[in-house]
Amino acid sequence: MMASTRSLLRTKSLISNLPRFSSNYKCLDVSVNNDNNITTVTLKRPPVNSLNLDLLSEISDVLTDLKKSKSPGMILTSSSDKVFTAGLDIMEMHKPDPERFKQFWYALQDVWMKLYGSPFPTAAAINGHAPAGGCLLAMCCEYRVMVQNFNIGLNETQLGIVAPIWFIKTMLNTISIRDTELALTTGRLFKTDEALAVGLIDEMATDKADALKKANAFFERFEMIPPIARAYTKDSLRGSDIEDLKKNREKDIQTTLSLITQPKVQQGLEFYLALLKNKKESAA
Ligand SMILES: CCCCC/C=C\C/C=C/C/C=C/C(=O)SCCNC(=O)CCNC(=O)[C@H](O)C(C)(C)COP(=O)(O)OP(=O)(O)OC[C@H]1O[C@@H](n2cnc3c(N)ncnc32)[C@H](O)[C@@H]1OP(=O)(O)O
Repeated sequence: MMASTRSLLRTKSLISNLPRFSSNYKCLDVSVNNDNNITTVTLKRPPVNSLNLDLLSEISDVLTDLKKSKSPGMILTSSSDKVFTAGLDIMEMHKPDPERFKQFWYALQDVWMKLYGSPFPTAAAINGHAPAGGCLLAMCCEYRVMVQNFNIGLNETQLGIVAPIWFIKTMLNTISIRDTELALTTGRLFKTDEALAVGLIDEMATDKADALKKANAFFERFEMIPPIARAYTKDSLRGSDIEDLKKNREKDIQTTLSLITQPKVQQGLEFYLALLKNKKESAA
């Protein structure tokens, strides 16, 4: 097939499948790049994009829209200039209302299953700190570009909590077993250059624009790859992790709720929240 015909066919199929996004998102900006039809989803929940039920529900909805519209790819980034996302909203875990906590955890599971298992390619332009749940979202993407001088990692043990098994499997899909064990048991946050050295990210960037440019370039690798072959291959690698959670979804919610409501765990969260607040007071 002539290159020009191929590009015309590609453009036609993209136009007919252009995603239609709800303009009602409160915590997200969603935009499609006219040059390559890649969608950029920008987390926008100040001050630190902490993942509460509302934000998770919106991310889940946008992922559904992207899948339905057969999007050629998605970049996840942040509107903040120093935080990608601060991870799960600690207020959803501190003295939780059980019914609300179940909805919250269900939404998190949904986002993980949809993002980790998306048929379309995904990249994270990590333009700020990405602790815990922030690191999880970044690791769910297939490619990570991170701006220098920020931190990323699963630091749950520092808060006296435990990263669920599906968080751990996501890290095991990204870095070695040895590095995962050391990182998780110590709750290590990696600086950007350390993350690159261990393979937790794929490229460093000087700033957000550079990160977006490099993330966009990632999708060029798939221009000549049939999407179905790509999607099946990804599913062969990640699908069994997702099936495991699907089978154990209710149990995972119940176990997490019973652990998170233990007095010792609640005390740990209170202590951590106080540290966050004190940090601000001692800086003032
Ligand atoms: C023993 C068995 C237990 C089993 C439990 C089982 C399962 C539970 C599993 C859960 C997995 C958990 C995953 C998570 O994601 S937990 C969240 C982890 N996140 C963090 O540790 C990050 C904390 N935040 C920071 O380090 C910093 O805020 C920052 C991201 C580096 C940004 O720093 P910056 O200086 O820019 O901002 P501030 O620190 O001043 O923060 C501004 C403001 O936001 C509040 N805040 C920060 N992070 C969170 C958060 N994650 N949730 C809610 N609120 C947050 C902070 O307190 C400030 O509030 P203020 O009112 O003072 O303005």
